[in-house]
Amino acid sequence: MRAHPTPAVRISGLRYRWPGSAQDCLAIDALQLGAGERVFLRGPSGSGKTTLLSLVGGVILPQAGTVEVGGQALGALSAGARDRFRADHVGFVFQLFNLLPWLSARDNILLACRFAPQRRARIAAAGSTPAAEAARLAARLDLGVELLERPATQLSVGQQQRVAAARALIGRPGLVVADEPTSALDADRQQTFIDLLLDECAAVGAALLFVSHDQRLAAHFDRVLDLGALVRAGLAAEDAR
Ligand SMILES: Nc1ncnc2c1ncn2[C@@H]1O[C@H](COP(=O)(O)OP(=O)(O)OP(=O)(O)O)[C@@H](O)[C@H]1O
Repeated sequence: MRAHPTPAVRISGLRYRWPGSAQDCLAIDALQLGAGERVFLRGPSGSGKTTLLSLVGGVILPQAGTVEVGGQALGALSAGARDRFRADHVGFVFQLFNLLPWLSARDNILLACRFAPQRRARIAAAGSTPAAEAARLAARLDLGVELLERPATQLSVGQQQRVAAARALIGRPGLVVADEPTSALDADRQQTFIDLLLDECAAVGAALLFVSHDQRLAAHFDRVLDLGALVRAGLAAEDAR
């Protein structure tokens, strides 16, 4: 019998309230992302999409419930261990890319391996090196060698976005979370970027949790999750108890 792979994310009984707020921002009874599953997360502005990504990344912890990533309960880790776990196992792609402007594109990609021994170990186990893997991903994302040497500030928005994707993917994290990563791009480039991100997540076996307001992109994903509906159901269940 084949064992079920560990889910990329498993959430249960989650309640999250921002400090100082009078009401819960998120109430999610149960949510699971399968290993390698690619999920499009939608919901109205203010419904808590970015908050959910912060919880899944262990940047914040819920007041109740559990968030597991790759079978690890994030709340069971100290703050330092959570930072290390995130570096090893979760790749982030943000709306504004968050590249370090004084570093080259190559060094921005390699930075993801610097504090992530397990990313480096997975690269070594595949018979490669971080530098070779950065070059492979860059080529795959259509970033030429000459571009890799440039400081991040001398790249176009689309190029910076692809560097951010390579940084998230290097070293095969089990989970990639992306928060509105295509919002600065025109329609053609959005399409190309989504295809690259989906293909590379599939190639490295990473689950993808992708937030966007652009409903047209949803068709590319394995599943569409409506956060507004999920939280309404969670709050209704709470009221009924
Ligand atoms: N650091 C914070 N401190 C207090 N409240 C916050 C903080 N960040 C977000 N919130 C509140 O939590 C709620 C959800 O915000 P969040 O950014 O997660 O929503 P979102 O669905 O990502 O919205 P958008 O689509 O506009 O980006 C909002 O009411 C917001 O004001």
